[in-house]
Amino acid sequence: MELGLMKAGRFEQAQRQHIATLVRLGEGREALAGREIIQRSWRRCVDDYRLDPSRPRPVRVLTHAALVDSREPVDELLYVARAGVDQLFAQVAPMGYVLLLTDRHGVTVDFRGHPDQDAALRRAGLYLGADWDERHAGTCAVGTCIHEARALTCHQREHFDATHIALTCTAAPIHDPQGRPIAVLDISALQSPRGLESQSFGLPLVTLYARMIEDAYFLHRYRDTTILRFDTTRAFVHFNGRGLLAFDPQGRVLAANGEGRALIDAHAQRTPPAPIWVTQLFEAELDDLLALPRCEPDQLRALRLRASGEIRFAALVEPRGGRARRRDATVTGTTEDTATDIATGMTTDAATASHDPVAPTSTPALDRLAGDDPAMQRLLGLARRLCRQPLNVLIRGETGTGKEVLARALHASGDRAEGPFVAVNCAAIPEALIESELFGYLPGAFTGGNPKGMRGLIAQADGGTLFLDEIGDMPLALQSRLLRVLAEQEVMPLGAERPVKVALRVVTATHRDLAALIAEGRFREDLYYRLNGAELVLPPLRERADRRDLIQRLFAALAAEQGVSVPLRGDALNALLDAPWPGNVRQLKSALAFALATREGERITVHDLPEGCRADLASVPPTPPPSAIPATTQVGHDSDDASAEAESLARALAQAGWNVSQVARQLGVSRPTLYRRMRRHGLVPPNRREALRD
Ligand SMILES: Nc1ncnc2c1ncn2[C@@H]1O[C@H](COP(=O)(O)OP(=O)(O)OP(=O)(O)O)[C@@H](O)[C@H]1O
Repeated sequence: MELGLMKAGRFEQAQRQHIATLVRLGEGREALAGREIIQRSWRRCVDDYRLDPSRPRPVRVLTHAALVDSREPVDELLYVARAGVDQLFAQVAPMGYVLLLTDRHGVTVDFRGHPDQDAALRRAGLYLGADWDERHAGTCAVGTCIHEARALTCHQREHFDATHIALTCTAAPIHDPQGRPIAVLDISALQSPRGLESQSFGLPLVTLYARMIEDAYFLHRYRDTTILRFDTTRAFVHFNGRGLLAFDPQGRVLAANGEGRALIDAHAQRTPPAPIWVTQLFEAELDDLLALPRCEPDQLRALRLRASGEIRFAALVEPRGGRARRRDATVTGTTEDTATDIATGMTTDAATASHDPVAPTSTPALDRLAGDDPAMQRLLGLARRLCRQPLNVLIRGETGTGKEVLARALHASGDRAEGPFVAVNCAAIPEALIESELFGYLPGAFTGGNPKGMRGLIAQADGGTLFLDEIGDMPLALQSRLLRVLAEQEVMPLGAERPVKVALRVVTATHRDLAALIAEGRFREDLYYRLNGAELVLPPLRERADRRDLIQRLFAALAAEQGVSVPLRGDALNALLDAPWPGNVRQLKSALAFALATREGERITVHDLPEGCRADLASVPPTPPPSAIPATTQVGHDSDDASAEAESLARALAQAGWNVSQVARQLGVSRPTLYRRMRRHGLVPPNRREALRD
């Protein structure tokens, strides 16, 4: 008798038996039986997740809003997977199966089912938004596949929760080009014959489609990079070669699928993390590989593997539009986008270039900015959708929350990424110079200027992104000129008679309340609307749920920069998690750098941290959110205090050779804040004084 076809009474009896078995198991009165992979999962359900088998629970289904959030990070995969999902469903639907594609946490983000079974499928949790995480759904194909990192069938009473014992489900993991699990493909049926062997067709079928989707995603992500495709069979290489290796123009491997990864693992004892070169894997020169498309008669060659001496047939998938795109052209010299390699586990922006208007964006630069913080994930989802739209973006957030980092990531993920990224801090340039710096000037436009004239920063950003930080500090007169640049897409250098055409995206940032500045007549409303094509609001560090992840990532990066390997002890991590962080990520970064530089032992303890960042000692109140910051924040010192501050500031600057970044670090304030204070006290760096005299 098929479980799903049982009369209701018989089904309830089967559920009671199942529950009794699990209860005895939990009490140690029954030994585990059955397949090992299922036994391990039941153990986890009882011992680790403390699931109560006597209280069967239907699967959790996410709200629509939460589902939208879950789909965002896998948008691009869903787009690429669609054809594979439809094909697989067409094959299994006649046998009564439905299809689920879940994210890496088990949330169903795509679904194919039979409309006439809608209600029954919903009840069974076979539906969009259903969350099959093993920790609350118990043993099931999707959740256990994620936990065990392998494909499996979970058949009827192998499910832990009695709600699901009628189902039969088969799931296989899908990995991203860096080998990280990204999704799970599953087929499930409400009814099936009793024996597990009835499902033997499912595992190879779902595994095959999972691999096809994985490879399609790989080829899509690295479509602007050279890819070596290889297989043991000559006839399969071009259309279904199992191995994929993406490599940069120097031959450094950037990404590999499962088969490619197996080659890397077999490669002679590499000490991670070390770059892997494609020529270390195959007996061939880079030029030979690049010449594969010209090989007669079928554009492939037999190559010997260096590790095993075995033969593989190899062909090349050439980058779309020719050579891979260069991604690091920024006037201000960002290091965000330099390609790293597969061995370090970092993604490369070579994969992000896209001209396809319908494809969702591929945005490693954005992906790197946050961990599991809902507000940040929402923001990055929006940023991913915006980065290729021709909209100006306004970024708001307290000082040090990463506004410039986000602006750079937007640029690196957009279709102007090959163009320059020009960052201008409106608070850092003395008011008298902003105009000439931004708009440029012709030779002889004014005395003291460069006799050859100067190309302004706006013109330098042509074809790329102009990032105007601290836009609230832009003098009113220049706001009108900027408005004209945005409206006409042209710039008029000082002394010029004709404007120069420019094509650029403008990203602005501020920690100030622009609405209040508008109300006070200090910021033009029409400019505000021009700049604010879309608004991204960065949460302060103290509110971010991914602080632990961020601390560990920043710490690892700083330690790697210094070439040291020092652990961060739990007490230090806890203190950092609890700190109020008025200076946000910048302050966190300086605290970690300080601890690394001044540590007394071989590990970082709470005693190595600067006192100001420890919650127990910190007395600085957190910076209020931007909307609460009154526009008059910067005035209001009495004159004695002001002259004392001016004096000590001038001394600190002189001692540091007018290195503003260094003094900002010393004082624990951001550079723009320091510039504002300097401006307030009339402190001008020596290299600017000459120009100011005119
Ligand atoms: N997500 C992040 N990952 C790593 N580092 C970050 C991140 N966000 C910010 N930082 C670091 O924190 C510091 C401050 O970032 P950034 O300059 O972008 O902040 P900001 O909001 O523009 O600051 P300000 O308001 O002072 O201009 C920088 O050193 C930056 O590298």
